[in-house]
Amino acid sequence: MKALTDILYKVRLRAVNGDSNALVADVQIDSRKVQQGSLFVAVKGSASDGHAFIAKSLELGAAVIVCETLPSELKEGVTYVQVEDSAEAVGLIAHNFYGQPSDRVKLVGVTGTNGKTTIATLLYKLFTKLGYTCGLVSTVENMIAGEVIPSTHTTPDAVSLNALLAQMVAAGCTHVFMEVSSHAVHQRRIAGLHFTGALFSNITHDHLDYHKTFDEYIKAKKAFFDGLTADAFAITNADDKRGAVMLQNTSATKYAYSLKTVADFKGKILENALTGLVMTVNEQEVHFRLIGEFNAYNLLAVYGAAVLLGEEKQEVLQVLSNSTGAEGRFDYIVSAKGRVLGIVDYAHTPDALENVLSTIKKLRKGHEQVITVVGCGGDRDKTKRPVMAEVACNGSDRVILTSDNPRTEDPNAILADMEAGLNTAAKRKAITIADRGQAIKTAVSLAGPDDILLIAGKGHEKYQDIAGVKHHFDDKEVLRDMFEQLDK
Ligand SMILES: CC(=O)N[C@H]1[C@@H](OP(=O)(O)OP(=O)(O)OC[C@H]2O[C@@H](n3ccc(=O)[nH]c3=O)[C@H](O)[C@@H]2O)O[C@H](CO)[C@@H](O)[C@@H]1O[C@H](C)C(=O)N[C@@H](C)C(=O)N[C@H](CCC(=O)O)C(=O)O
Ligand SMILES: Nc1ncnc2c1ncn2[C@@H]1O[C@H](COP(=O)(O)OP(=O)(O)OP(=O)(O)O)[C@@H](O)[C@H]1O
Ligand SMILES: N[C@H](CCC[C@H](N)C(=O)O)C(=O)O
Ligand SMILES: [Mg+2]
Repeated sequence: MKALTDILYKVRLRAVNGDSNALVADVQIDSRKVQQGSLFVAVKGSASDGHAFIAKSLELGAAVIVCETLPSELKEGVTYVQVEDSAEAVGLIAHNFYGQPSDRVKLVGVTGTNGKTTIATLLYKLFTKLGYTCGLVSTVENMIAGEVIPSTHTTPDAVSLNALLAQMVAAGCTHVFMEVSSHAVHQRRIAGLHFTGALFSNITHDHLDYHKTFDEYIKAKKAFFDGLTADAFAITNADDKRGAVMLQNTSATKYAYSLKTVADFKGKILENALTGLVMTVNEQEVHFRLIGEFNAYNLLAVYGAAVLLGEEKQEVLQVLSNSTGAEGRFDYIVSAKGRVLGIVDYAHTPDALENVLSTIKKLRKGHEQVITVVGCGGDRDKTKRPVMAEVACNGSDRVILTSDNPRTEDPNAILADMEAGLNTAAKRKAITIADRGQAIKTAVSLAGPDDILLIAGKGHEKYQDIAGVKHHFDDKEVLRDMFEQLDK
């Protein structure tokens, strides 16, 4: 139990009705989770308004209601806290309720369209290797000192996030690396958090279903840097067109990494092959196991953050040199007999797909065919569908268009949106097979010796969401099974 006065620290209040010393058992933003003594915050969402669930939360025993608009009738014995901004208040209240956990660790946030999971995971692995007890908040999974905590979002809601951070503090974590999605910034899921450092990877076309315009999307990402305090560091990608804009108004100390221009953390690729990258990092030549130019950027970002966190440069490079990436990110398996190379990658944006395909193109010896299996998720940005199909055809010899997570949409309608992006030449390369398992099977059967198969879009995901039901599905598992049959 915590006293209400203590947990309202820094919250922009308009009025308090009732006992301001009321005791609070827990903090909830979902009325369905309210119990006796809960503090319920009514937040306006995109589908509904939390204010509509105040009555429900009172029925379940809420002791405190935090809201922007007071209900017409106030219940006796309940404290009503009227605030300027409920979404922001949730962050501050959760931060205070859980003992301000972000002040008790070094919290580093990573934002950008692509590379967040890779960068955060590399940092988590690096600092663990360096001997620290670490936490990870990411799309694939959350980790507390080696223990996996399943993840539902890239960045959880403020209450779950602060609860998770408090668990990390209790487990002795000194460093926490987290992904910061644009949704999270926009919905104020990170309000009240204290960041030691922040990184920007890049920004390209994505999530326009949610943010509506590219400018709004940029603004959401930039707001993360605008909110940093003067004791923090902020590292941007100088080679991204929007890299400088991100840090324009930040109070944090600014740094940049680059492969192309003068920067605090400067890299140069000497060799980019299937066996890894050879590059110079601030003049020092290093071999990395990670593949592709985009990983050269990710590695520079990680190196920069580690140095700014006070780690010894040589030691950092030594550990990074041996590091592998995150699950389902350029994850590859080879069939023994057919010598087919299968790559499973989470690329689910035009830009990420283009990156993976151009990496493959650079790494291939010349005669191999590239066969790509790709789909687009339902209930998500529709404008990326034709572009992704086009990108797939431009970078591959054969393409199988298939389903990703159709969610509540008709899989064939999504595929029709993708097909609309193909010109006559592209159409000749592409076939459509809605069933993802069948599509992968077909791709394997089309592949000859040394050919390269790219299965894009789902990466680490262990399910396929069809009509709102999650069925077990794992691209790598299907591919491995197919390869085993091929090798028999
Ligand atoms: C579009 C979006 O981001 N929605 C998130 C948002 O939900 P919402 O605004 O739609 O909420 P709502 O349903 O309108 O409800 C409003 C309020 O009423 C409450 N409520 C609702 C019903 C009820 O019975 N009682 C009740 O109290 C809700 O808890 C909420 O506080 O707030 C919820 C609680 O924090 C999130 O779970 C939910 O994520 C949904 C499930 C989601 O799919 N989000 C994706 C798009 C997302 O956030 N993705 C990003 C990253 C993507 C990327 O970078 O690739 C992420 O960080 O994961
Ligand atoms: N720095 C980068 N630039 C461009 N593409 C990248 C970069 N890093 C990784 N990618 C590609 O983008 C895909 C997504 O990478 P990753 O999961 O690390 O990013 P993310 O930002 O966490 O994405 P999401 O928001 O979907 O969780 C990968 O599968 C990879 O192919
Ligand atoms: N975090 C992203 C992941 C998309 C992954 C892709 N497999 C899809 O389902 O569209 C989202 O929820 O939009
Ligand atoms: Mg991610």
